[in-house]
Amino acid sequence: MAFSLLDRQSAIDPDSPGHVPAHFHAGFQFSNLQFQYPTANSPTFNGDFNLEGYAGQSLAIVGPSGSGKSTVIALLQRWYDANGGHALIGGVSIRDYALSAGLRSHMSLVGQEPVLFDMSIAENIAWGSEFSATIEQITDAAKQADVHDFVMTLPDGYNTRVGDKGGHLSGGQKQRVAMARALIRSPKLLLLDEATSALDSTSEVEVQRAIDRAARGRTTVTIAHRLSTVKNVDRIVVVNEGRIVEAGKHEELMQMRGIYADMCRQQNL
Ligand SMILES: Nc1ncnc2c1ncn2[C@@H]1O[C@H](COP(=O)(O)OP(=O)(O)OP(=O)(O)O)[C@@H](O)[C@H]1O
Repeated sequence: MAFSLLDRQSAIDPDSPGHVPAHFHAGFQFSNLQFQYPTANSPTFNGDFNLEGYAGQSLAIVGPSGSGKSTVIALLQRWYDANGGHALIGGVSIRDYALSAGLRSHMSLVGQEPVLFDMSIAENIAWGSEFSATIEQITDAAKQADVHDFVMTLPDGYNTRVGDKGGHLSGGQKQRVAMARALIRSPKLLLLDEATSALDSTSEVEVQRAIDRAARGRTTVTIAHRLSTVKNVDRIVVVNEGRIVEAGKHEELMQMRGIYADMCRQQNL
């Protein structure tokens, strides 16, 4: 279940004080994790959830609907606190970071539905840097997200207004502007929750190309139902009933002939 950044309600004060690391180390570790949503009747993770994300590597989390994939991202961003076990980033408990300055400023999320504002393309991208970016930084982020060439075809270039909710742009163009917005702050941790799942296959290829490039050498967590989009990540984990049941590269998981291989077969991969 993917929630957009703007829709989230969290009990945690974004200005809460805490650790502001000089160098944010994006490797993370969940061990014996327990977590239950405040309004849920049963836990999502029951103390048997163990997951490590290695710094500089791309990780994909796959598994059945409702298995807790998006919850991992919500916990990394500290929209909620774990109820038990350990949730660490860079060896530090997630709850010990200063929420905005220490934690969230080092990560970017790209979700299924990009939230663009009725402003120019430049402003929509600069939003990711809290409007502190120069035009060079904006164009650089746009190039990384493979949207610069498209922007250059527009009569007003970066000054083009995208319309209400980005309505003047196609789904793929919107998503690449959202990628540029995510990349402008050079996030140490890039979180992608079904970032290509709402796109047609041509747009999916374009956005996926930008994602693959952005993920190179960066700690990245990808959630995707379409397994073709995660074949090339460094490590895939399969979550089921609150725990990781398989982990490895695509080829290794295929050889296991387990849940992942079954899911691939269902998708004709
Ligand atoms: N805000 C919330 N409040 C209460 N329960 C929630 C909330 N978000 C998710 N859940 C529940 O927690 C469990 C895990 O949800 P999560 O969204 O992490 O699963 P998912 O694997 O990402 O699913 P999907 O593939 O459908 O997106 C589900 O049972 C879901 O109903």
